[in-house]
Amino acid sequence: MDLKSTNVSPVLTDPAVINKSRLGIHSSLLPYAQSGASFSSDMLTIPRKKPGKLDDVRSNGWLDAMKSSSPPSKKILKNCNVEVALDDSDVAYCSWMLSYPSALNSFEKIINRARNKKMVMFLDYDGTLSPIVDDPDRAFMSDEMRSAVMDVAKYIPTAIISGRSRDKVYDLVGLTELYYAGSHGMDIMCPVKDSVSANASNCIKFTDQQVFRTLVDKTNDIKGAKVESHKFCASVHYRNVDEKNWSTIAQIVHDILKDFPHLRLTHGRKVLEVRPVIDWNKGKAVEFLLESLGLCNSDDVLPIYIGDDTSDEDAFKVLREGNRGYGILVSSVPKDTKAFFSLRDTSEVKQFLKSLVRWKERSGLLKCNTKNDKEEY
Ligand SMILES: O=P(O)(O)OC[C@H]1O[C@H](O[C@H]2O[C@H](CO)[C@@H](O)[C@H](O)[C@H]2O)[C@H](O)[C@@H](O)[C@@H]1O
Repeated sequence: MDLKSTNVSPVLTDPAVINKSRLGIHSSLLPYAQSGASFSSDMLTIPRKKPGKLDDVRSNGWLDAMKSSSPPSKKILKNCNVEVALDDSDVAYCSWMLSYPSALNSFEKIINRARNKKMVMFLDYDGTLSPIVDDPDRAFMSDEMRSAVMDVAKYIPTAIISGRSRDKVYDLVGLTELYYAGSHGMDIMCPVKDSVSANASNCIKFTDQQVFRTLVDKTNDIKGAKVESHKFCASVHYRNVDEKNWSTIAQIVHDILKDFPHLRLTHGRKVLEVRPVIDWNKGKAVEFLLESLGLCNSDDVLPIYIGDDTSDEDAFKVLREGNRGYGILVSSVPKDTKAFFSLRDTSEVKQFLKSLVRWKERSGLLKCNTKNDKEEY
């Protein structure tokens, strides 16, 4: 896999680098920076786009978003055609699948479109490669999943794009042959064989210790709350917090953010994600990687992105626009999405990856046989 620009850290490397767009990030990609944006030596400071009224987590919708962020997964019947009694949620899921068919059932369709094209695989980590668990430090992927990803990467350039820091997700996946984009795509590294350095030394620390410490200190008394630092982002988990305390934790984060106008909040699965106010997300990371790989010509390339969370929607949107590729949402409940297809859970993700490998192996063999035939005759 050739990466034109090695050792990349597209958004938050050296301010001088950003200004000169050396890494291909045009200043127009930073709309929030139009007026008054500035970089200090260790902190990105960009004014909030529209300083909205952020006074009450009930009235601004935070609490509703928190409640709906990660519905409990439900065992769904594999085949919606079976004649057994379905409850309302099964019926809802089956009818949702008419719009977002299973990527496994649509495998032929996907590979037909991939024929004579270069595929590129983008994978989210939590909820896609590893099942959602209560303790974020124990979200391990299985060995079987790891080897499925490794096999896919032998045939298809593969990138992991995660909300976690790049180092953490690299530690969890542990495969050197992949691209890694951490902090929701803000920190990108190409395969280790191409570039050893990860650029950590001159990265701007978005979640300077002050923000992180404040989040930790102020949520310390809330049983079950956990704060993770991801270099450019921070996550405040409430999965293990009693629901009656969700408004308290939301209010705390909300009040802290008032003092840091360069930060904003997004909602993940039972997690409040604090990140910089810049126009960069997993969708931009996908575009950046495709461009860096010299694969942004949509006629010859079929990018596929598999993810389960709200932050993955930015990538689904990029692929849907202009019909560039396929987003695949991992969900066992109906969800509003810009994806094309769906997979129920991580085990179906693994099945899908293995099917791709088998297909690639078979097409390799076929090519080989055809070549030999020609040589014989
Ligand atoms: O973009 P992702 O790789 O999906 O990262 C998003 C968040 O994932 C992790 O949290 C989620 O998974 C945890 C482990 O299963 C779970 O306990 C938590 O409730 C989920 O939100 C990660 O810990 C977060 O920092 C990421 O923001």
